[in-house]
Amino acid sequence: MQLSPETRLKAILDGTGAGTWEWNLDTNDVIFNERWAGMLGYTLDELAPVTFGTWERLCHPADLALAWKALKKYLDGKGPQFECVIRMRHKNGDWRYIHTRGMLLHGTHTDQPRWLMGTHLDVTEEKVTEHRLSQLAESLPGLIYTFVMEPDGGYYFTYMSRKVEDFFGITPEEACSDAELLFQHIHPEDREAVHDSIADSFSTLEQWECDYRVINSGMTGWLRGVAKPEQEPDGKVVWQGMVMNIDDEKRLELELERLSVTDELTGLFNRRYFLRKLEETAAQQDRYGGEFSLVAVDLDHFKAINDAYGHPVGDAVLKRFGELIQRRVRKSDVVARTGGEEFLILMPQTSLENAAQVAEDLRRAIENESFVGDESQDFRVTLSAGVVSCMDEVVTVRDLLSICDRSLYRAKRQGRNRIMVQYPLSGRQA
Ligand SMILES: Nc1nc2c(ncn2[C@@H]2O[C@H](COP(=O)(O)OP(=O)(O)OP(=O)(O)O)[C@@H](O)[C@H]2O)c(=O)[nH]1
Repeated sequence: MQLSPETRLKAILDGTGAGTWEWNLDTNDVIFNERWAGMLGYTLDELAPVTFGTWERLCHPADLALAWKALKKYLDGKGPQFECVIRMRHKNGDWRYIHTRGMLLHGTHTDQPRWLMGTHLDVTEEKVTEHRLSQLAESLPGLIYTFVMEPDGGYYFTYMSRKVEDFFGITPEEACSDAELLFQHIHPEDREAVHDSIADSFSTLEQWECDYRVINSGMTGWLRGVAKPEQEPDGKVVWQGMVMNIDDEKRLELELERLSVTDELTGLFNRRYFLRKLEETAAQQDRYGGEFSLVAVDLDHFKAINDAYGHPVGDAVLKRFGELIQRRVRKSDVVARTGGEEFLILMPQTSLENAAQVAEDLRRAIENESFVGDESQDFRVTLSAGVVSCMDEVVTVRDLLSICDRSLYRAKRQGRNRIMVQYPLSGRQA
């Protein structure tokens, strides 16, 4: 069966549910179809006489300017068609969102009338859904976005919720017009890792997850991004994702990490951390050469101090001694309380002589320090220490510690309040 073009056009329009309008720009005459009126709850007869004013009267006054602006843009040749979404009053009093599209139909002669013709589609449901989604996006604690990467590596955002202003200090419009504006806010030390993880997710199509720091108004914060990639038929990958602020989590994580390596009483490192650092230093020396030294310190007759003045006074001595060490070492040195009144100092890139000097300074410092007991009696504290240095010798960390301990106990045996130096180490080991 051969259908006429008119029948086919009518069937198509009926199928889309579109209302049609025609407007003569020269005479202001208008023609609307029945569906155009039905969309707003009327019949054409009810609206008769139908004029250009009928449309104006039904439009939301605040949206008229928008429609005129869109029309001017089209007539000025700045768009392929006239297009806008405006609100129109339904017979029942509701405002409906109407998507209006139109094109100018020119005759072949300049004296022929100019007709602007187009369609009306009711997009109220879409608008309401869009509004709900954007409300939802604003109420989420995180930022949601859509990110696209082309097969040639080019990337951009097609959607960004308002939260981007809080997290990155830029507007969604700025982020969508230039993704680089957002990436520039990522901490320089984390930027490469973020790009690498995106490239990974692009090639594996596995979920993208990344913790990174961001700098916003001079403040550094921690963010966590999670996004699910999906490959399109043309090869580009689209991620729908969310970014959350994880400052509290990171603070807690760093605090737990700090606590797990710290001696609570003195604030110095604990044995576990010290041994880790010692292993690292020994491995580096093994590989690159150089020298490092180790000092083992033990306060003399500490039990007697506790017995005479009480445990809290003993604690105060340990704390004070921790401060005295801290003042005499370099930032790169590692100081730990490894037992009750035992301390270890690791000094990378330090000769035996220099380490022995530090130990001797410390011995004198504690000797000259006056401590006060609970009944205001003054008392003195001394220390014994063993010093060892490791240069070319390959010894295990365990052996190094026990050599250092042996020196310390020699100092104890020889009367305390002294430093014993062990050099050179003997007995190379694999
Ligand atoms: N106040 C206090 N005392 C502690 C702490 N940890 C261990 N001690 C005490 O330190 C004392 C160590 O005593 P010893 O190992 O006998 O050594 P010392 O009395 O210092 O004798 P020498 O090391 O041989 O000079 C013990 O009495 C422990 O109870 C602590 O955190 N605070």
